[in-house]
Amino acid sequence: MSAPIYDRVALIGLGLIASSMGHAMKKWGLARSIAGHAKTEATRAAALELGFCDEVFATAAEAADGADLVVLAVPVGAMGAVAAEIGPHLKLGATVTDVGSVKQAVIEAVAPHLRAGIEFIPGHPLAGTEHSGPRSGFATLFQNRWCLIIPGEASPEAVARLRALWEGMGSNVEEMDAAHHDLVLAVTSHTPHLIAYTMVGVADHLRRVTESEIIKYSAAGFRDFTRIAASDPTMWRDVFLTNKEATLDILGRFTEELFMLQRAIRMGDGEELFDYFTRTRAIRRGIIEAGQDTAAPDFGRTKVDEK
Ligand SMILES: NC(=O)c1ccc[n+]([C@@H]2O[C@H](COP(=O)([O-])OP(=O)(O)OC[C@H]3O[C@@H](n4cnc5c(N)ncnc54)[C@H](O)[C@@H]3O)[C@@H](O)[C@H]2O)c1
Ligand SMILES: O=C(O)C(=O)C[C@]1(C(=O)O)C=C[C@@H](O)C=C1
Repeated sequence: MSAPIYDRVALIGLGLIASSMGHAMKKWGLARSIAGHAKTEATRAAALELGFCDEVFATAAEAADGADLVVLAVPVGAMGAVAAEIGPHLKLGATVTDVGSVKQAVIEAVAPHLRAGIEFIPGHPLAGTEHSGPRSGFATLFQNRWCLIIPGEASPEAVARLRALWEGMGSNVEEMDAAHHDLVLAVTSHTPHLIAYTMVGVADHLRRVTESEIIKYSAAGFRDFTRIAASDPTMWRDVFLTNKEATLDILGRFTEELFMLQRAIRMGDGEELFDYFTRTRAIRRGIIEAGQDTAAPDFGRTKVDEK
């Protein structure tokens, strides 16, 4: 148990990330009390039953009222509306952070609703699973994972406090600017999700035109590669709508490489294929050896999705 870093934390949107934060803060004693807001009664009841919130509220404004830290954990496209609702109710000196997968669009949507005297420190834990909802969270989700924070205009004290919270939950914290964040994540997270969704779509199309059971017999490669295509559609719709430029840039580069490989296959150019796979295998192996493999560990988490 650590000393509490915040007195009162408010979690807005009680899905995978907020519930994992709640469990982690409880496990390591990082908050004196945790308030939560979810739109549905079922989710609010689940938060109390699972014990990751002490109190739950039907409105975001009530949950945020009096909080020292407010965590916006809703899909990226909903951040602005939530900020507009809580803005007038925030305690002077409170910190507002978010966990959204895109940073520039969240800053544009949230910042205008926060008055002077509120510390705004956008954040993004690089940790997740393909599951969603309040029952999918677990305390160790953030262990040994990066958490990127965007300090912006916030005071060094407020930044240090938020950093301590993430470190208390086991993360390695790095500061980054929002534009760089969005480009890096377009390569390492956003475009891979798009490609995984597409691969499932291709298999399904083939199943329909050949009227065969392709997906039933899917091989391990397909399963490993497409795990992330089981992720929440609202979350990912919002990511692509809000990180448009960077994902289109990376998709363009991806397509160029794919055409190059397609040509090598057509031409029977084994040397080109072998060299490409040798180089990229070394890079992929290097990621694991550096201890940065981001494959979701299985800590016996609940597999049930629930909103
Ligand atoms: N899933 C991941 O792997 C992952 C990882 C890091 C960051 N994120 C980001 O974290 C945020 C939350 O993602 P999650 O995985 O916890 O999703 P989730 O679907 O598990 O939870 C989000 C919750 O927000 C609720 N919600 C939606 N609009 C709302 C509104 N206007 N007011 C109140 N609640 C609302 C939904 O009902 C849902 O319960 C997203 O911005 C996402 O981009 C996700
Ligand atoms: O492991 C997974 O299921 C994830 O996709 C998690 C993942 C990622 O791409 O690594 C997804 C979105 C995020 O914003 C952060 C983490």
